[in-house]
Amino acid sequence: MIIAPKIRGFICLTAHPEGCAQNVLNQINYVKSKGPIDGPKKVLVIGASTGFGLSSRITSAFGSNASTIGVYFEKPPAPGKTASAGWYNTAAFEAQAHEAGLYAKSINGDAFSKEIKEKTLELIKADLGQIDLVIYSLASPKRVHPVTGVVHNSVLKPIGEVYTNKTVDFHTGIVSDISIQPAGGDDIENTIAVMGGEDWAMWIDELKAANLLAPGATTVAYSYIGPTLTEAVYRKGTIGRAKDHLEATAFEIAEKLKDINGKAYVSVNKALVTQASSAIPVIPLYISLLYKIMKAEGIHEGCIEQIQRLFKDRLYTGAEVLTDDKGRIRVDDLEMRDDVQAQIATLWSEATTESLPAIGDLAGYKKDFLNLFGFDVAGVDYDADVNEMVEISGLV
Ligand SMILES: NC(=O)c1ccc[n+]([C@@H]2O[C@H](COP(=O)([O-])OP(=O)(O)OC[C@H]3O[C@@H](n4cnc5c(N)ncnc54)[C@H](O)[C@@H]3O)[C@@H](O)[C@H]2O)c1
Repeated sequence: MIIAPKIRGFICLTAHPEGCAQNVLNQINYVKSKGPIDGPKKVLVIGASTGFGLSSRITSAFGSNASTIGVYFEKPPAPGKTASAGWYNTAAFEAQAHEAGLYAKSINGDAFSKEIKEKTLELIKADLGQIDLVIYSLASPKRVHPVTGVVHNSVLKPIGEVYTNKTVDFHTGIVSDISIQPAGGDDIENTIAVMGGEDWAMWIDELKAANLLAPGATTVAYSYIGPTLTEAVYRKGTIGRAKDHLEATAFEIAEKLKDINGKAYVSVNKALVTQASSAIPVIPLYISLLYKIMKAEGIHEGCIEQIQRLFKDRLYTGAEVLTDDKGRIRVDDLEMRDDVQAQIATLWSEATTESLPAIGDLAGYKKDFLNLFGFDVAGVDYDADVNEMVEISGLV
């Protein structure tokens, strides 16, 4: 079939298998171009099909020749209906990994559930024995709690008062004011239940209890901080409470892993266009200004550059892992540079529908958004007939 983007708000209902495959190949080539990393050998990535998790899987496999198991929640294709992008990304990754002689298998299902945890543990037991790196990179709007059965929905709201600021509709380029009502009821608790650290800790507890973590095993989850400009809706909002919880959980996990000399970290990553971040109000305007400045300064990075740097310059240097005063690894250092943030603050006050195309990188934002779904990728013929029924070779 001929596949074109079908965009509805923050998502695209279609995905292009060859565009996704090309994106994955570009990431693999980037990692290879940076040389080997003396890194992990057996890796579990939870949230492995898109964004930072996919880049973590690629960096493990093609930077360190690691065997990888990926867990993700993606829609398979049906005749005449495309799969979700993460499905095609995984199919491409596993095909490349197998061609390179690397072990790569995956499990598609709800990582929050007991069933998927059990299935993953069985696979590790049967195939890999013990894991030495667990990446936790889930971004989800909801979680069915595996013990209580309660459905928790996460929300992106400020806390305490209505928050009004500028935002951009990145499809139309229209800059307008948006007012977001503050969290009410159980919004904070629910968001913590979905995006906080409870599920990460459950995974690690179960892996450890089954003796599936190698001595010295490391686990890393991803967080975000961002500037004062966005803090009402991000770091001081409901999602920020969940990130506080995730960061606190790292210390609890680290304590539990002490007897196997294991380590648990949170890595604070840069703001990037992903399926998760495009849904957060205000952030697309911030990202389009950030991209413009970071590209002009020659310090722009995407998910793969971030994660390759995380592995090479932070986690696997051979020396102690450098953290900030709160024990977090920082690869958002370039985003948070004073000169970068000072420029954004100035541009923020100037940003209007008319000025944004020149002062911000709206075109770069849109391109990255389309790229998430395999569209607007260089080298792909979008007029050609493609097979939507792609299979994932390592799917268990
Ligand atoms: N995008 C950013 O700007 C940014 C910046 C810093 C940190 N982070 C953090 O990085 C992490 C990953 O975010 P991302 O932006 O890469 O998101 P993403 O949407 O690209 O990826 C989410 C992954 O989680 C998987 N997933 C979602 N629900 C699942 C479920 N129930 N069971 C199994 N898999 C499930 C998806 O299949 C996908 O593999 C999040 O913790 C996010 O907060 C993101």
